[in-house]
Amino acid sequence: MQAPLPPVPPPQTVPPAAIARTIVDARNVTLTYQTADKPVYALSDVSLKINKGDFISLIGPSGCGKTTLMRTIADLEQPTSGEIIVNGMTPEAARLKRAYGYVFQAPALYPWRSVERNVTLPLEIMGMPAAERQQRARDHLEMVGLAGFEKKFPWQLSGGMQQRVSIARALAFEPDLLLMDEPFGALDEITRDHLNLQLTRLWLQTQKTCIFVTHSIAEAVFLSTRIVVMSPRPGKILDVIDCEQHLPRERTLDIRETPEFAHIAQRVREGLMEGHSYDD
Ligand SMILES: Nc1ncnc2c1ncn2[C@@H]1O[C@H](COP(=O)(O)OP(=O)(O)OP(=O)(O)O)[C@@H](O)[C@H]1O
Repeated sequence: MQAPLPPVPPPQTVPPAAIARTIVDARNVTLTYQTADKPVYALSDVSLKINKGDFISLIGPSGCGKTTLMRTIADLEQPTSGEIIVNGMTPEAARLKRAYGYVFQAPALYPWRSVERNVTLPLEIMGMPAAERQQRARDHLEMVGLAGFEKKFPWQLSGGMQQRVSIARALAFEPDLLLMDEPFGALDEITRDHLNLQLTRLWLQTQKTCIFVTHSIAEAVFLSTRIVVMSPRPGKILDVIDCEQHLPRERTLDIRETPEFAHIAQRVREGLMEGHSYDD
């Protein structure tokens, strides 16, 4: 006689909180710019899922398509093939619903408007009542450490402070997703360290999902939950490194001295070297 079969275990149910919500889902995205001269192959078959609360850095050689990928997520470029879903919508619907804030390489502030009125500008365009938008601006300026600077003009602030104003402006309409394209690239090392620390605190406090473009390996390792290493143009994803396996979520600058930090930095460096072409 055969032994009785063991009882069938009940189906495994995953608690809803444990299911990571996908904020960006890029599926086989390819993008070719048509120019008068010749086509420029910017992205090739990029697939990437970004979950709520992730801090993703995109790193890769100059011209590999990092900005193009961000602009495609933001609906400022259209993929030639493949698709992107942002917050469960098309990028266009996400843009219209203001699902993301965009911070550019240069602060792009209006010199004739005060700091506060630079932050309130997009809210004004949205038609938000004056008292509410002023409060929003004040709250978000405080969040980036600029309380008391509301009435100053951009030219009265340092480069790092101006970039903080543009972060406050991107945060002011409270998007789930923050896209940052090399926001600290033009700043000196000490200011950059300071802003990295502030940004990581802000991210922990607001629980936003962030996508951050950088050329700095140290900045990518310090800030990210995951680092996406891209190949030279046409940009492909060479490696995705999970930093949270080795580093805690809450970080201070001295984490950069740890062997875990050095280990991740080395893996990023190897990925960049592997994909690098020395022909040009
Ligand atoms: N509108 C456009 N028309 C034609 N080619 C473009 C356009 N925008 C970008 N490119 C080209 O596409 C490629 C990818 O550009 P992209 O700006 O995305 O790269 P990147 O990785 O962000 O570069 P960097 O690190 O130097 O900022 C580059 O060769 C660039 O010259």
